[in-house]
Amino acid sequence: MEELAIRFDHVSKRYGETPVLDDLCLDVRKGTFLTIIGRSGCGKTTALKLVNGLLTPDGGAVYVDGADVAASDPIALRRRVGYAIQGVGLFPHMTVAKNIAYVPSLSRRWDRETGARRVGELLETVGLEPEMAGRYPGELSGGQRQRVGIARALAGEPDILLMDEPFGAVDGITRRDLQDQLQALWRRLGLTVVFVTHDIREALRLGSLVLVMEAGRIAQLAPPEELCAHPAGGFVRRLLSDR
Ligand SMILES: Nc1ncnc2c1ncn2[C@@H]1O[C@H](COP(=O)(O)OP(=O)(O)OP(=O)(O)O)[C@@H](O)[C@H]1O
Repeated sequence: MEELAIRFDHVSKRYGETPVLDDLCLDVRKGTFLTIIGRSGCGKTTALKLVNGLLTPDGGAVYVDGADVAASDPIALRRRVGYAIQGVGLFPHMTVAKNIAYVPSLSRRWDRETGARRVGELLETVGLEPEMAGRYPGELSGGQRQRVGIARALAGEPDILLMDEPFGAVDGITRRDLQDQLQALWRRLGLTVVFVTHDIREALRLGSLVLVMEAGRIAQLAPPEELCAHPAGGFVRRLLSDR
């Protein structure tokens, strides 16, 4: 069985003349919770978008479950790879239920009855009341919207969950709560999670593996304990001093 969920094989990416990722090589084994941290603009979001095919590399290739993303069917890929982002990007004119059912409905995987049941289950999974299903995103708090974003990302029953600062806009207690629930989900569902954050404490707390990026390259890739015990250079040491 393929043990790798994601492989970046000498990946380069530029926007116009500006290189963002430079010869990035990275293997993510199945079941890893990878947190990615680095300065604003260092290429974290770009790396995530290469995994679900929103972007294509200029050099090298990205593989998901051994298949080249560039050659994969985008809808099938989006089902296998859930994506949750800061600010969530929920569709404002759709109810919570419709938002959650969006990806499965693209491939007509849920009939009406299955849809209602799965939406209910997913709301429960992320700690929301079933009544929320009929609300619109504008009628929810920031933390509730983030939970809906996670439910939506889980709806396609993905093996891989990409999360781009999903807990950026909530208070500390809610954030802690969301972190605990996400970690429980990760363990229960055996997901591979790739989680971008600006918060070193969050990166260390959640990650089974932490990737520190600096200007489109890997500054260090290590489990949190090892990162703390043996920071690979001045940049990682400075990051850790923010704890
Ligand atoms: N569509 C685009 N066109 C041109 N430049 C872009 C585009 N998207 C991103 N960039 C630039 O590429 C660089 C990397 O962007 P990216 O979003 O990957 O960074 P990031 O590490 O996720 O940043 P942040 O932490 O601020 O979200 C930045 O300098 C950004 O301005």
